[in-house]
Amino acid sequence: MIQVQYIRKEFELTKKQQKENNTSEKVAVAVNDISFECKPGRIFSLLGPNGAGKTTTLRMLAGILQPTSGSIQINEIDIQKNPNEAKKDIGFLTGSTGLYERLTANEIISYFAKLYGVSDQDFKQRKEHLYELLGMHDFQDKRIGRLSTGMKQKVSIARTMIHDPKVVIFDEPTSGLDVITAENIIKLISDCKEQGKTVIFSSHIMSEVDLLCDDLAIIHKGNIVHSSTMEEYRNAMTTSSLTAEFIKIINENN
Ligand SMILES: Nc1ncnc2c1ncn2[C@@H]1O[C@H](COP(=O)(O)OP(=O)(O)OP(=O)(O)O)[C@@H](O)[C@H]1O
Repeated sequence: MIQVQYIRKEFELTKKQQKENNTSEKVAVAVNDISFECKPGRIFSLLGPNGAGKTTTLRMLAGILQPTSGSIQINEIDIQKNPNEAKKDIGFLTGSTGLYERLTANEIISYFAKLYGVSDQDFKQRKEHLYELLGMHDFQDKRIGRLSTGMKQKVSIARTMIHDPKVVIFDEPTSGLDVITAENIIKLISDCKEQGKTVIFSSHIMSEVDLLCDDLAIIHKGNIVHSSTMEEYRNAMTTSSLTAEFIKIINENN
């Protein structure tokens, strides 16, 4: 379970950033007092155009960024008050996750398994399952520095899931992956739901959201401009497609 109450993130702008953004404001509001709840056994999607505030929100949920104000509970643990306790339950995947270039995939996965205290038996089983699902056997002993972007993304995903987290936070999980691997990630996300995990993922691809999600929030300029179940979204549509409806909602809130 993830409970988010009135979180806000302001970034202080340097003189250079003020110039680039053509503003005299000293702070930029990336996320503007938003609230939502993600329930176990359901998939929640945070959908929004570029720069909407998706990554900033997910980084706050994962305890990587401190909110300026508001509160976040992960399985009833306050992530700001007890970050280490809350993080044990979290698997966070983001495009900017750094992987040590000099280590191999195997070394990284076993390092993270040890860090999270995964038993040898669980480690073997989970590693095998993830390598099979993601097609990682062929490059498991290659250094990260020699892998393609998609291969690195696979290593990041295996790293995120090796401790079998109860709460899974995926920032644009299929970005940079070929269609076959993207399909496997979609399967992995559905499996998480079957296992009763709480899943939130961000996307700007409506077809991916449609395939997977139970609950939907649309974020635009830091504000949640729509929030409902996917079924309610479909039933309330006044345009000819899910994407057209998304564009309509964004335009109404410009
Ligand atoms: N460190 C920072 N300093 C200043 N502004 C920032 C910083 N990080 C993000 N922002 C701004 O906050 C806003 C939200 O950014 P964010 O990365 O959360 O968007 P996003 O929805 O994930 O976008 P995308 O789909 O393009 O990845 C943007 O206007 C961005 O320029």
